[in-house]
Amino acid sequence: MFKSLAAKSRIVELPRTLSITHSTSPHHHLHHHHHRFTTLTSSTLTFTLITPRHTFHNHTIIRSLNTTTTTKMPFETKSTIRSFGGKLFKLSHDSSTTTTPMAVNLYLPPAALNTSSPSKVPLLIYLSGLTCTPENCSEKGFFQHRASQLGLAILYPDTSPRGLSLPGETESWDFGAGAGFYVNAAREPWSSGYKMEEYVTSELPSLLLSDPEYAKYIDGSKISITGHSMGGHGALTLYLKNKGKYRSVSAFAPICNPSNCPWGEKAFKGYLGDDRKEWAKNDATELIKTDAWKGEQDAKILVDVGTGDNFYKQGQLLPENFEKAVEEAGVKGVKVRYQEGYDHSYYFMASFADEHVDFAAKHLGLL
Ligand SMILES: N[C@@H](CCC(=O)N[C@@H](CS)C(=O)NCC(=O)O)C(=O)O
Repeated sequence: MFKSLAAKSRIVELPRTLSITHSTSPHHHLHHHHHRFTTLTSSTLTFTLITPRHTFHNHTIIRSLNTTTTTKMPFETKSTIRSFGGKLFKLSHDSSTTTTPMAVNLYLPPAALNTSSPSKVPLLIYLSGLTCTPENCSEKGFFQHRASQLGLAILYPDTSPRGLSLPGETESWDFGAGAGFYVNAAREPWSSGYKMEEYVTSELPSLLLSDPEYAKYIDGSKISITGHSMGGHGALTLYLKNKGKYRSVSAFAPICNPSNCPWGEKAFKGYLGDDRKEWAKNDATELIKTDAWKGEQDAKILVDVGTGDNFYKQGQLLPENFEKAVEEAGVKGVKVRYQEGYDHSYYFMASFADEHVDFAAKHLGLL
């Protein structure tokens, strides 16, 4: 009962049959085996429940209930760095989705900061590629340049949980740590914390938009999303899976059809299992063909790919498959551009960062 409650709801009502105790000692329990701990995060309290596992004389035995009456932890600010007239905040917070501490960078433009009463600005979420942390793009993607001028905040999440110590987690650069692929893993052991889709679409924005320090700067009704490579796949799929949640999407060298490229096949097999129908639900080229998007006349999608990109040449990105699917589905408002001679690096991204920020800004009402 509580397990499904935990899975479906963040607002937890304590059943009347439960008594609350601050004891965390298991020693007064009648039985110690088969305990199942479920951590639920409400807007103000974190409860640790032990769910009933046995019935005795037709009565459910509820062995104990422990509560930790911690209020929801706000972001911890690790450092503050001036950038293009605004500030980049390196933040850390505990995530109940990944079950780990998570690092995230937030850029606030002067429009948010430089007034006596802070004004709320729209937000662009940037999803990074394989091997990346929040640092790579905030240091050398140059998104802050145009975001500063237009008054746009940028959120740079990490690419996976860190420190779960799962077997093989840090063995390869294209799977596990640094390579969460923005899906909710369904396969053990990854399903324990590799829930980057839920983290990025739900937990992280909801924490930010209720944070005592940072919520006052962000207009949570105006969010767009962008990303690079694996993060381009993340941006496209999260946009397509959540129609209306983001105002627009753009991507640099995105993995457009992960079900048919080596990176995607490895990741989807590992995180999702062998059922290709599950893969399709996380594949931009498949999602654009679904009923939600078929015939859409104003999709608000911009993609840039460099023709000198080795991963493009090796068939990891497959933008042509995405273009073909867009065409077949009769979707309008998708622009895929091939940038002559550009590679996969930040020289490419920095060259077009202004244009991608402009694209988002236009759909966020800033231009
Ligand atoms: N480590 C990989 C390359 C992975 C890679 O290019 N990652 C991109 C994202 S897909 C990146 O941003 N790397 C970090 C950086 O360049 O700062 C290799 O050796 O081929």
